[in-house]
Amino acid sequence: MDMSRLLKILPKVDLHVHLDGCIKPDTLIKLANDQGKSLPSYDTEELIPLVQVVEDCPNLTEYLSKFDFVLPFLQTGEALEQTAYEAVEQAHEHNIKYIEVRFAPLLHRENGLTTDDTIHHVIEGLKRGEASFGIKSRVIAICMRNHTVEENLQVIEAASHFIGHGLVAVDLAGDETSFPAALFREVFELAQNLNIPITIHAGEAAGPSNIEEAAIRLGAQRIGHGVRLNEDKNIFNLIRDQQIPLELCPTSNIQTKAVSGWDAYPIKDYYDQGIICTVNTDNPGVSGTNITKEYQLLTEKFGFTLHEITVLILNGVEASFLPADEKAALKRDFEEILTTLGVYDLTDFSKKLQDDPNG
Ligand SMILES: O=c1[nH]cnc2c1ncn2[C@@H]1O[C@H](CO)[C@@H](O)[C@H]1O
Ligand SMILES: [Zn+2]
Repeated sequence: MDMSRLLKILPKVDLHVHLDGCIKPDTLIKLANDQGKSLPSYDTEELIPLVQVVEDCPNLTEYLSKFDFVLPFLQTGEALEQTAYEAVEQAHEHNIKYIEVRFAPLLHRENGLTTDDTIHHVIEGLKRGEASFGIKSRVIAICMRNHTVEENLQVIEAASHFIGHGLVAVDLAGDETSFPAALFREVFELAQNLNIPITIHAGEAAGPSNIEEAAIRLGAQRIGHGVRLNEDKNIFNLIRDQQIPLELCPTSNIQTKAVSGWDAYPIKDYYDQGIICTVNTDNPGVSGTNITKEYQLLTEKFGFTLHEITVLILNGVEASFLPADEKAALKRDFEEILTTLGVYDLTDFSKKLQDDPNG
């Protein structure tokens, strides 16, 4: 079996995927028709450059501008349910068995939905997806950096109504260059007081001080991206010693210029030095990627072995925001499937591939 096929059938998780970054052109056409809205084109190919970043995207700000195009179509309960369902459907195509889909409730209120409504509808869509595809699907509510502390406090408050009922955590996303994490201490203090797990985008468009702020002051148990961790030795050691997982999203990180190029992409160094790395898609639609592609890139560009790929996958299971009993069950499922596939605990799978008469 060739590597790309094997990577596709391996059971996987995606811990960092934005709902509004998943919208396929076909879905956009359907949403526009349902809502009586017009689009500049109804041709799938012609819509791609409008929803997906171009090759030479200069920075995160430009990357984020793509979301402006799809958000007007995501302002109804039906649209949120449908796109949440499709996020699970797309995950199923790549054998993802557990997904945490994140979205920013306050970006979906233009037609009068309440913050609670938006979360409710996304959870409904995920539940339907879970029932159809057998993928455990949970939601993360995002606070946006360009919103005020008061607005973001509302998001945390609403999230607290759904914790344990489909919602597993809260996040902070958006323009990291203009809005450092420290502006939101009060927001994440509330989340901590309410016992809501926290992940925060940090060390993507700004340096490691945001990673330190997120992990130490804001109580983040995971870091979104954190790819610029290697710019500060002390913070690097801190994240390693505290075993705080990074949600790396390789293609997205290259596109937003968080890292200058594949030659400088630090995932193998991080892995070798004991940082807990997980691999995720960020925005399959905007980035034009999927989770199989992300793992494929790791094998091609950095020589990750199949054994190391399974370690990355199991890091994701371990880093999930599921309660302990559900996490243990998920881990057992993964170990069982990996064992059946003959790839669990292999130290030299490349040799097995060569020996395999069907290989
Ligand atoms: O990689 C990223 N870094 C920071 N913010 C992001 C990234 N991807 C998406 N969003 C932001 O999160 C919002 C809610 O999903 C999106 O609308 C986009 O503005
Ligand atoms: Zn993200």
